[in-house]
This record gives sequence, structure tokens and C-alpha cells, in this order.
Amino acid sequence: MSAIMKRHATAEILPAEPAPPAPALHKPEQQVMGRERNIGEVVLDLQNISLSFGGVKALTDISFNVKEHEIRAIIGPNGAGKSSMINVINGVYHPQKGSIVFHGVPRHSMHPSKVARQGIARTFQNIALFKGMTVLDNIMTGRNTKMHSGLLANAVWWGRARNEEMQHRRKVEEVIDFLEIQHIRKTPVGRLPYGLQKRVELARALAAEPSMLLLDEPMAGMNVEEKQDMCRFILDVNYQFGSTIVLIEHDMGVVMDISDRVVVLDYGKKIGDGTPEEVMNNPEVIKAYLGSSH
Ligand SMILES: Nc1ncnc2c1ncn2[C@@H]1O[C@H](COP(=O)(O)OP(=O)(O)OP(=O)(O)O)[C@@H](O)[C@H]1O
Repeated sequence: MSAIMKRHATAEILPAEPAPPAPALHKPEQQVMGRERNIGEVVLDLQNISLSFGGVKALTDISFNVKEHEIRAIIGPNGAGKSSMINVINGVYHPQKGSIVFHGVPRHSMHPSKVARQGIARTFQNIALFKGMTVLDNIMTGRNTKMHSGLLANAVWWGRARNEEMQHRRKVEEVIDFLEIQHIRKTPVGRLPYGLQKRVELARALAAEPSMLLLDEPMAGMNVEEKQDMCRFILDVNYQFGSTIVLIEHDMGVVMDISDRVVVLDYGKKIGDGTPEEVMNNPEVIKAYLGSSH
């Protein structure tokens, strides 16, 4: 297989032990890294999406879908349109053409905050955390979409506000335990190494209890060990929380090992879509990578 598609050493240490039995909601249909998982129906359907910035066509007539509980990767050379697609999904960009249906409901020009309230959370290519705030406080900001108490109640920390705060704290502590970052919970984020900052960003997204998680290059800039940890956490989030994951990643070994299906973009167009094996063997995909200087 082509050089870009070879399995990467990072994935070799992914959990080898047998996974616990999956909750028997659906018949297991897919296996990722030896884990049986239950892929459901289509939850996000994108049809004929086109997005331009002035004369630049970032996305041209792109259609694909995402099924419940799956790990769906978006790959492609630099400038292919991957981040633009994530920004379309979470409402930052509004495509000039095409339709977006989430859980059966068509969406038009939805604001990112409303998308977040629908249960879609994301991380960013360049870490977007409050560097001077502690890990705990940063993760608490992930609960914003779930907060209901008014300003006055919050200011004096009365009844409902107090109960709400405690509920949010409980959820945040769960996420902190899950991602094994107890030891840094009081540390200002800016003092942490890059790999841990990425994990805190994942924690903040998870604190929102999303049904769908958009991860924009979650392993970018990480060393091998950090990538191994992040792979394990992504698989655990998907497996234990059942979150559907849409992932942009440049490390092909990681993509091939953890994804259920992969969509491939090049110059804003879709050139491949299928299982890792199918896209690995797609001549157009191989050409785009090997023949690409961009
Ligand atoms: N806000 C914007 N304004 C103008 N052009 C943009 C904007 N966002 C993206 N583009 C352009 O759209 C095209 C796709 O960019 P995008 O960032 O989506 O690609 P990408 O596949 O995520 O690239 P990379 O892997 O380098 O992050 C590029 O030509 C880019 O310059």
C-alpha cells in the first residue's frame, strides 16, 4: 500500500485487552481495534454542500452522512476543505448551497450556540482554551449550554443556582476522572504541555455531554506517546459514552485504525468515501496524496 496509508506505529499500543460487552441496544455491526460496537442509523446527512469565500471554492457539491455511534474521519491534503466542512457542521459557516439534516430535522443557517444546544460539541485545530484559567474552570465552561439559572440567582448562589452548580461540578469531575487529569485540575492551562492541553480541550467538549463530537486534528503537534493516549481516549469516549465522532486527522495510521468510515476531500471536492480499506485502495485517493504537493 502507499506510503501515506501504512499503519502507523502510534496505533500499535491501542488497547489489546478484550473490551467489555457492548450494551445490547443494537446488533453489533462494526469492529474497530477489536472492539465490537453498535453503529446506528444516519444522524447527520449532508447533501450537495457548496461553500465559497469570494472566488475561493472551499467545498463543491459534497454529500456524505454520519451514522450514530460511528467514528467518521474526514481526510485530505492541506487546503482540501476539511476544517470548512467541520465549520459547516457546527454552524460557523453557512454554505451557499446544499442541505443539512441532523436527527431528521433540516437546518438552515443555524448559529453555533444553537448547534451546541442540539448536542454537537467540538475541539479546534489550534487549541482554544482560556490559558490563564485552571483546567477545572476551563472544563466548567463546557457546561455553559446546560446552565439555566438567572444572573441574580447565580450572583447570590441561591437554591436553584446552588443545586445547578453542584450538578455541573459532578459532571465535570466525572469527565476529569475519565480523562485521567485529576492531578492537573487546579493548574492554569497555559502551564501545561501541549498534549495535555489537547486533552483538556477534549474534556471541555465532553463536559457538554454531546451526542456528536467534532474533533479538528486532535493529535496535531503531539508526540507518539501523547497520540497513543489520545487514540485510547477517543475510542473510550466512543465506546463508553456512545458519542458519535467526526474527526479530522492527518496521521493516516490513526485514521485507518480508529475510523469506521472515511470521507476524502481534495481541492474542496469529495474523491472517496467508504471503509478505511476501501479508501486505501481508491486510486483517486492514492493519486491525491502521492501526487500532491499542496
Ligand atoms: N474564512 C475563510 N476565508 C477565506 N478562505 C477560506 C476561509 N476558510 C477557508 N478558506 C479557504 O478554503 C479552502 C479550504 O480550507 P480549509 O481550512 O477548510 O482546508 P483544510 O483541509 O482544513 O486544510 P488544512 O489541512 O491545511 O487545515 C482553502 O483554500 C482556504 O484558504
